[in-house]
Amino acid sequence: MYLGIDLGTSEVKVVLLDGQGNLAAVAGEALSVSRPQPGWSEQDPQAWWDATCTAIARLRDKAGAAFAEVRAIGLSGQMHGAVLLDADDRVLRPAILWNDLRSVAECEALTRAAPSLHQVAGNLAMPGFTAPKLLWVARHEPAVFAATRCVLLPKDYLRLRLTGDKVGDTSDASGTLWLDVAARDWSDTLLAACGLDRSHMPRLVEGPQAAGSLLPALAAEWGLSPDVIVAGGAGDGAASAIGIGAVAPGDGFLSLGTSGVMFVVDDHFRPNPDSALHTFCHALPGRWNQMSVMLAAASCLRWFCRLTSVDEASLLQEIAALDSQALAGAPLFLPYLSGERTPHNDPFAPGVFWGLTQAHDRAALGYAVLEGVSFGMVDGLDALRAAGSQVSKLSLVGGGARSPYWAQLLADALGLDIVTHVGSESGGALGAARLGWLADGGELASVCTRPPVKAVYQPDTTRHAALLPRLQRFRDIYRHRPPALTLTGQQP
Ligand SMILES: Nc1ncnc2c1ncn2[C@@H]1O[C@H](COP(=O)(O)OP(=O)(O)O)[C@@H](O)[C@H]1O
Ligand SMILES: O=C(CO)[C@@H](O)[C@H](O)COP(=O)(O)O
Repeated sequence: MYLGIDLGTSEVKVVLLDGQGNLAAVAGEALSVSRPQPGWSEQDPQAWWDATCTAIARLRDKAGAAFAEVRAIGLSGQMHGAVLLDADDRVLRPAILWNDLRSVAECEALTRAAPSLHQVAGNLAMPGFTAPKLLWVARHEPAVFAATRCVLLPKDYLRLRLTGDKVGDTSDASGTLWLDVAARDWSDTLLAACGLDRSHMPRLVEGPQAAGSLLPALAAEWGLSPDVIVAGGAGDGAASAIGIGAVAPGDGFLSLGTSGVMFVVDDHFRPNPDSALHTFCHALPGRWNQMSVMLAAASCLRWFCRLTSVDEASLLQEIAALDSQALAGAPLFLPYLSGERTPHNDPFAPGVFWGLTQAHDRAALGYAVLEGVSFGMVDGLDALRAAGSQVSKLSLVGGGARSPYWAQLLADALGLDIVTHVGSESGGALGAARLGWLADGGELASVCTRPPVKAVYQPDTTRHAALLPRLQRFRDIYRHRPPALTLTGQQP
């Protein structure tokens, strides 16, 4: 048995995988995000650990005696978040997350201070990445910065609690802007630009490498052998790639989680920073990936459901009942509730409902939300294609994969086949468990297979054509927006 833990933004998900690659049990525990100021986004690392323990207790109840057979654990997690530790490994402040926008000025400062940044890190300096967050802390919380002895990414904080070791992996480290992504090692130059050095960083391993073993006390508490291996693991995009079997150059998938990700595997490091594409290490050595990232994807649906007091499944039923006239007359929605990375790299990009009338009801607005997120994915696909990635069909993972309606809308908007698989909604957790299996000696060819197909959604040519003028208007609304408000609502 292999245990996969995925520290998502909205939930910790845990899965148990058997030695034939089948999902034996799945469990989770919800997380909340704190937004103490406009544009800020934080979580308490202790809450991650508590939610992980709760989710694992649920998994043990579901799995029964099989849980004791766990041989290895893999970790996946939301990327970029900064967990700051003091000399005694105590957490110094709440973790600053991947969708936090406070470090806009520091991105400019970092780009000036490190002229090699784009080429070495393979990415633009964007506020969600880790390095500008540390510059912000140095400027606004100097005592915290002075006390910082180590910076860990979110899943690596869970590893510290699991094993007592400070270790990171190359895929997740790619999102810090401190990694030389081609060399798959920390860059002394980029660290120095933030007043840091290698002593502040965890030891690096590759995703399928064994990185430590479970603390004996924890092993005893959970009824596991103290020999249980903890694998390097991966950032959630790269872990999802392992879970969906996207390991060969050209393989692609899209993820509808809190964020939206379109991911394509590459066998070379090909940075394209100008288009706000991300170029990261894949979870497998000798592989990289390009990806477009939306800062708010399925989270737009959750936001709209919260505002209109309905759950996702009920809203999707209301939307599915809309006829073609209602769809053609629905408002448009720009999904930039947290600004946007690809393609705009614009932390001030606004969320918008456009074209409202008295005739519109909750279902029409809900449809607009699904469509606006799908159009954001079309922009991401265009950025990937412009950078040379060939994409012909995409697997769908993440919480949004629960909706057949949304999968069909994505196929219609993108003009591509969309495929869902058994376990698609588990996101990175399945890939994390597979990385544990690889660390335990599993063969790549038998571990990283495509899970069984649940459904294939083919684009409807009539719907595709009907969506094109709406896509054009979606783009026009962003292009012709009035001057941006700053995060505090002032005009700059
Ligand atoms: N039936 C559903 N259809 C579409 N989306 C859903 C459904 N149920 C939940 N979701 C969405 O899934 C998202 C959570 O996905 P998940 O992959 O777990 O995110 P994360 O990894 O960021 O925690 C939420 O934004 C939620 O609105
Ligand atoms: O910032 C990125 C990738 O660059 C996000 O994909 C985060 O890694 C969060 O993932 P989810 O919680 O949406 O899975």
